[in-house]
Amino acid sequence: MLQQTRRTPWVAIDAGILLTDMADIARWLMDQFRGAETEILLENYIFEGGVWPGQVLGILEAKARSGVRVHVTLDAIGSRGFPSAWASRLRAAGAYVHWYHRLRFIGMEHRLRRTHRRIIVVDGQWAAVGGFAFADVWLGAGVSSPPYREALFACRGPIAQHLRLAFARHHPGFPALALPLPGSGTMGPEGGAAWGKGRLLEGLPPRRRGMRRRLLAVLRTARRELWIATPYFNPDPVVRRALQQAARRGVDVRLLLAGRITDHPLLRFGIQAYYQPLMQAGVRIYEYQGAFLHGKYALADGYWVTLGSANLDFLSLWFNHELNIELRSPLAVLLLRSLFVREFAHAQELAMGGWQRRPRWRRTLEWLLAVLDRWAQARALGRRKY
Ligand SMILES: O=P(O)(O)OC[C@H](O)CO
Repeated sequence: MLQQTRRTPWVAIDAGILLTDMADIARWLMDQFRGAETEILLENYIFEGGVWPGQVLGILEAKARSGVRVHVTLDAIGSRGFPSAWASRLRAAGAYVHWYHRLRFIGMEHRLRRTHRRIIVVDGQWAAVGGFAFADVWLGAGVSSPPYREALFACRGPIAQHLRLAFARHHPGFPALALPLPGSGTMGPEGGAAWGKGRLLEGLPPRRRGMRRRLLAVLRTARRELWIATPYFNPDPVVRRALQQAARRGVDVRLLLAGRITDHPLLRFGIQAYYQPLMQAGVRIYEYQGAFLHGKYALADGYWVTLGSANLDFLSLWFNHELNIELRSPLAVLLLRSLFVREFAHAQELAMGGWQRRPRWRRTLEWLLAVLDRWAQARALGRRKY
C-alpha cells in the first residue's frame, strides 16, 4: 500500500467551538492568527485573491516577520487563484508555502487526487477543521448569493498535536513539524467530560479509503437516526444502497443538501435522479433555502458526530485527501442536533408526491446526467471495484 488510512487514537477534547456563520468563522480565524506566538499551520483547498483573503495574508505575513513559524499548504488546482505575488510576499517574510500536487504529471488519478483538507493549527493548541475556504465568495461579498452556511469545528487538547502530524505529512521537508511544540496538548480549564473524546479520520488515497469504510460502518450499524449534511451528494451505488437499507430498517435517515443556491447547479440536477429510490426507501431529503449550504457534518444515534472537509460524494470518498474529526461527545451531539434542527427549518423537505410529478423533460435530463456520472465514475475507478 502506498498510503494508509489513519485513524488516530481517541483523546480527550479539552474545549471546543462550533461556528456556522462565515462572518464568525472569518473573525475567529483572524483572531487566532493574530494571537499566534510560535506557529501557524494552514492547509486549504481554496485560497484565492480577494479582500478577506488579503487581510488573512497580511496577518500571516506580519506574523512570519515577527518570528512566528508560518506554514501554508494549498492545493495547486483549488487555489489556482492565489496570486503568485502573495506567495512571494509570504516567502520574503519567512513563511513556507507548499503547493500540493502541481500538474506536472499526466494521468487522471493524479489530477483527481487533491488536498481537500481544511487544517488550521495555532501554537499547537487550537486545531480547526471544516469546509471553509479563504475566498470572498464564502462571505457573500461581491456576488448575489449570501454567505455560505459552513461548519468550522475547533478544539483544544492533544488532538491539536495529531493534526500537526497530519499537516506535516504534506510537508515532508520539515521534520520539525512532527515534533510536539512545548506546551502543546495541555489540558485547559474548560470542557472536561462534556466534550468527550475525539480523533482524526483521514481519507488517504489511493488504495485505502478510510473515510468511506467508516461511513459505511456507521450507515450499516445505525439504529435510530442518521442525519447527514453535505453540499455535494453524489456517492457511489454501494453508499447509496447503505443509506436506503438503513431507512428500510427503520432508521430516521435525513439528508440536508444544497438547494437552488449552489455553485454546481448541473451537478445538483444530475444527482436528483437518485432522489426517488432514496425517498421510496424512506430517506428524507431536505434542500437548503436562502443560502448555499456548504457545511459537511453528520450525526448518528445520538453518540457519533463527524465534521470536516469530506463531502458525501465520489471524489471525497475515493480520491481526495480529506480530514474530518470524529467525536464521541455529549456536547457535540447536542450542538449538532440543534444545528440540524435549525437548518432543517431553513430547508424544504421534498415530498414524494410532488417529486414524482416533475416534468418529463426534467426526468430525461436527470437520466442523461446520471448516465454521464456513472460513466465518469467508472472511468475514474479504472479496474477498481466499489
Ligand atoms: O469541494 P468543496 O466542498 O470544498 O467546495 C468547493 C467549492 O464549492 C468550489 O466549487
